[in-house]
Amino acid sequence: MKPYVISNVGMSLDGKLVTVGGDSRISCEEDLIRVHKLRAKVDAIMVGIGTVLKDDPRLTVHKIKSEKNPIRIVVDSSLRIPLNARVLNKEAKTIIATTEKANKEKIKALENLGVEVIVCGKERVDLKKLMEILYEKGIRSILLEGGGTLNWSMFKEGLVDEVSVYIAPMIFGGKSVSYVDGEGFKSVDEAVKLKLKNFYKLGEGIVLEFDVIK
Ligand SMILES: NC(=O)C1=CN([C@@H]2O[C@H](COP(=O)(O)OP(=O)(O)OC[C@H]3O[C@@H](n4cnc5c(N)ncnc54)[C@H](O)[C@@H]3O)[C@@H](O)[C@H]2O)C=CC1
Ligand SMILES: Nc1nc(O)c(N)c(N[C@@H]2O[C@H](COP(=O)(O)O)[C@@H](O)[C@H]2O)n1
Repeated sequence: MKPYVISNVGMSLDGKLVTVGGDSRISCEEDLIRVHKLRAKVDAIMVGIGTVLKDDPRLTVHKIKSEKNPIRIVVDSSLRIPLNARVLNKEAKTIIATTEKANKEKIKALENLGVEVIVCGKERVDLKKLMEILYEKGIRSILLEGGGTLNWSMFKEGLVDEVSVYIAPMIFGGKSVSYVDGEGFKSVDEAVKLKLKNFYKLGEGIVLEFDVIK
């Protein structure tokens, strides 16, 4: 059994999560409120370490009033997370998923901060196994908030159930992080197939919602 996973991003019309200059301020205020309503509904929010190193996110519900903050999950193979990262603050529980190659002293230092560390995988975090462990811990729903590398692995492993994206009326061009990166599928037959279930205008952009066809 695994948690229900919703993938959410704000992207440019050309599918980028960030400009070549590293600017990821894509969502309008209305969209950020939509995202925080989603955050308030799920048991956990998950990101890759690339996103933590670049954005230093809080991953809490801070744009709307909410009784609770979801658990924060960071996927970090080599435990590169800085001990002063905002995602490790006391505003919510944090779980770091790492691998056997992680430094044992860093694991201890994180545990001393009250962070739960799950060792799961040899070189890269074993995401299928991680989902099973999280389910066993009572986590039934996860909002996957990127970035492109983690999104690819989650889609490729068949772990995403729903897609909810905001497309801003902007074109970034260039080679930067896109919604789904990784090695990519070679043929259309292999592609992850989606069923459109809803779309609506939000601010100057559009929200698209899909179920992943399994
Ligand atoms: N516009 C938006 O909605 C969002 C934008 N972003 C942007 O995306 C960028 C970060 O994206 P990425 O560099 O792609 O990093 P990422 O956030 O996807 O993290 C990737 C890292 O996760 C670790 N990892 C461990 N096990 C893994 C596995 N099985 N599969 C995949 N990764 C695994 C690896 O260290 C890997 O380098 C940042 O610039 C951030 O600003 C991130 C989230 C949302
Ligand atoms: N939905 C969305 N739209 C954008 O334009 C974004 N740049 C992001 N980024 C994601 O949100 C995280 C920031 O969270 P906090 O406000 O610090 O809680 C960031 O790390 C990305 O995962 N998302």
